[in-house]
Amino acid sequence: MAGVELCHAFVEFPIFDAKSRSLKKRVLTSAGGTIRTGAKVPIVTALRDITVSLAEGDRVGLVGHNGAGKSTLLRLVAGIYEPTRGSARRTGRVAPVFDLGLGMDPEISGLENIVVRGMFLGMTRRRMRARIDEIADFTELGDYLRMPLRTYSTGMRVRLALGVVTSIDPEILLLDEGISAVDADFLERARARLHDLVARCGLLVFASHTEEFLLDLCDSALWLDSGRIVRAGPATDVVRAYTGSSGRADAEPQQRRAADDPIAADRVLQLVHPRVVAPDRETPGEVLHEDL
Ligand SMILES: Nc1ncnc2c1ncn2[C@@H]1O[C@H](COP(=O)(O)OP(=O)(O)OP(=O)(O)O)[C@@H](O)[C@H]1O
Repeated sequence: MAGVELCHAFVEFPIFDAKSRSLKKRVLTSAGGTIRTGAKVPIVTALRDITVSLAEGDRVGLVGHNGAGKSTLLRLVAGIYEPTRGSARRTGRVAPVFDLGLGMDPEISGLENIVVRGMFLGMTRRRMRARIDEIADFTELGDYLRMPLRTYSTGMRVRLALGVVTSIDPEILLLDEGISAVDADFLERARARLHDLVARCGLLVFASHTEEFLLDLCDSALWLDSGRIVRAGPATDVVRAYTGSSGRADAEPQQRRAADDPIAADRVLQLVHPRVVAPDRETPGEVLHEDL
């Protein structure tokens, strides 16, 4: 059974080569995490006090402005980052699909890349070999599949990458928005495969700026702001609240207040996502919600 438990997790990046003297004491910009300069080196806090419990069957979208912490949260769930404070536990085989082209070798053929990329995403060589024909059909690349990848156009590479990525069997599927940043026509063809992929994965976490995609693939969502969860709940509520408010000129101060004030964020959490555990400074780790 796939599962993810994040308990009061922080991800902080010390920046050893920053021009610390030119930074303000504590900077909270409209985009990005908090930069702290109290220590010897400036520290960017990309995620702060994240407590989330995800279980088999969850399809969770991540929304937030640039630098809010979505990619960092995906990397934390993937185990690429370990929390600098707090804890992160995951059960199940993770397939991080952050960059469609990642793991592709330009010097080997499309067919060989299918196997290599699939293994990169946790599949065995034998399972990928068994899927080559159906992936080849989907890509419609024909004899090009025997040519080195470096001879492909960008669109041809995307076809190949999408064919592979949508053929895997992940327990925990982590999708970054790159997957939606492909040619619209081809994506329409890939949509059915994407749905099948999401349907057979145990647990999905999907970071995107595209409302349509989020609502299509996710049933719940987390809104991140300055590294904190400021709202969680049904995808339609959270995504629409986020896109609605971020489109308004007066929205930013409201979002900022929620992110600045963990109590306000906790209250929001209490209203919505059944399995999100709100941070509680008196009783760390206390679960405020039972599974509903
Ligand atoms: N390797 C790193 N070193 C230092 N700071 C980092 C690193 N990775 C991310 N950050 C910082 O952490 C914060 C969160 O970044 P992250 O990439 O998670 O945001 P995001 O929500 O995915 O943004 P976007 O929508 O623009 O992709 C930002 O302030 C970013 O500058």
